[in-house]
Amino acid sequence: MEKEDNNLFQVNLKGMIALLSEHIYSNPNTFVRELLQNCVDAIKVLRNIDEGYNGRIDVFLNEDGTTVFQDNGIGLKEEEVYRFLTVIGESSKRDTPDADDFIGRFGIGLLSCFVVTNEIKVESQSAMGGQPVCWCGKVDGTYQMTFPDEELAIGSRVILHPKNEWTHLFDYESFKKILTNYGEILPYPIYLHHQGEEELINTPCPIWLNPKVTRKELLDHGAKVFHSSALDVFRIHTESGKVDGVLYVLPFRTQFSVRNSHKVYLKRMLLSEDDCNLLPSWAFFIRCLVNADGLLSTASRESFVSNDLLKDARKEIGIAIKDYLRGLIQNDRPMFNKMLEVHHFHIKAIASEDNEMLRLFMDYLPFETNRGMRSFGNIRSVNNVICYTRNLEDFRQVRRIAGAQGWLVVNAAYTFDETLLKKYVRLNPELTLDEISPSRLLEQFGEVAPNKEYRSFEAKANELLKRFGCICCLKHFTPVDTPVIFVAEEKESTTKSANNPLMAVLGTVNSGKQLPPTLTFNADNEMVQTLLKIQDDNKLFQHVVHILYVQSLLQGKYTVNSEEMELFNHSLCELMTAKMNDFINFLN
Ligand SMILES: Nc1ncnc2c1ncn2[C@@H]1O[C@H](COP(=O)(O)OP(=O)(O)OP(=O)(O)O)[C@@H](O)[C@H]1O
Repeated sequence: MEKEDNNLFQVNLKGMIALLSEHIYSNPNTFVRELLQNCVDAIKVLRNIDEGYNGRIDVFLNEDGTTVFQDNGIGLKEEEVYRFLTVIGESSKRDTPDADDFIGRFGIGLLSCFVVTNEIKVESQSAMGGQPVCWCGKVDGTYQMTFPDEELAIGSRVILHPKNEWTHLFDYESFKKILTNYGEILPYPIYLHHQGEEELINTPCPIWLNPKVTRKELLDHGAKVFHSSALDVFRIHTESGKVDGVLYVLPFRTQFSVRNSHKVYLKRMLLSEDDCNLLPSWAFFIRCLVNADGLLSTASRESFVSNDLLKDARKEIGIAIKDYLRGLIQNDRPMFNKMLEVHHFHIKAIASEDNEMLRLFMDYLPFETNRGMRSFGNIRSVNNVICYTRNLEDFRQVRRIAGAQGWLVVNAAYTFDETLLKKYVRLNPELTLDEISPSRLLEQFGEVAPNKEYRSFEAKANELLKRFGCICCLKHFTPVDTPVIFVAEEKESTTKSANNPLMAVLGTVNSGKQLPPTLTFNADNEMVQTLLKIQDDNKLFQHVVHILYVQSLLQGKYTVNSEEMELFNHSLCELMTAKMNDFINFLN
């Protein structure tokens, strides 16, 4: 059999350009970033040879529409032009011992210029000698090489003629904005030349990377960058990925689903206004302004490669945030309280996943109780047995009874609360958790002796309140000055569930567990004991039971309907009139 020659793939340049412009790079400005990055990398090669070398980048926005990116970096020799500019995917920055120093590595960045131009011209003079070269690549995949007669300064010039549809990007104001956005903190000065004027557009030493800058200066800077003030700011540094910068604490509570804006740089080049997965998932209250010198970017250069290095950097940042919070507890309690006020929800999220944070923060975290919001430290100082309810419905029920009984009950229905309580109690054996439900509370009330008087009392009261679907019973409970306690499913939530299919289903599922509306009379209460004695006076008994029933509804903040209110008013009027008549009779 005849042996076939090895053939080379052909690349359709137009297809490649479409791929880059439409699918890899998310916006047409990308060429500015790619050209700046090439200038920076070229200068870096010379700086690696001579540390004191003064690199600079000059960008010319000419009247005729041409735009020039010029650097005084290493430049390219003829053979390097053939090797690196004419082969897509070839890069001088990948297989070298200094590869980590460079931003580029894929060998495709220059092609991003084809999004805005049909022709890229590169004029270069290598610092390593040789003649100057001029390479002109076209969007149709052809290129020409020429060798200018005149001398060129060391470095490279990339010249573009914008396509008509993109000329708006080259308007002075728009262009300056794009240039500043990407180049703002690049390490070499970038000068923009326009109409004979030259202006420096970057700050090679940004204040947020300067360790001497004060907290106030950092806060002011953050307000300018993000157009929003911050509650606080602190510095971070990670060994993995070499991330340096500042983290701002947001002054408002954020939703878990809302994305905050950040500024993340890779080797001083703006990478993204997203956190690029540098922040742990619980750190919603943080905004970052950071630069990573040791992480890898994806080909689009808009996010980091998701590798172990990024994972470790994120872990270190998580530790830094926790250290910051710990530091606040120890050194700046007013700031910690402010933080807690705004971000306790997020701090609960951290503590629910991290025992160390749980131990540290639990005492300060707020929980809803039947006596209002209280810190956990306060709750546990009242009793080593922590009473709690798991859902809001139970809390509403129990709150009323517990209040009357003098109990402190935590509403652990909110996200993280039950987890936090359970975890914390597991870590602190001196504490016990006691889950309270309305039926369990009622079960704890003492049974009355099964005598005739009590049974007939219950039967009569039941008969009177039957029309409201309320069951009556007589029990012993404390405090003795509470004559009755009413427990029932909220009427309001029943109505709501009827309108909400999901709630309605949940309601049906729960209904097996729920108590029927129950009015429990306290057999130890003086008024109830008197009521037991007058139960044969039907009218008086009826009025008092009606009044006690509606009063207990009102006390428990249950909805009272018009029929119940009418009954209450009527019984009260009857009782008052009877009492006044008694008085008149007494006078006569
Ligand atoms: N201003 C410049 N000075 C010197 N060499 C340059 C310059 N611009 C480009 N080059 C050379 O051209 C090669 C290809 O550049 P290109 O921007 O396409 O890719 P890259 O920078 O290597 O990688 P990436 O695709 O990640 O940006 C570079 O590796 C470099 O050798």
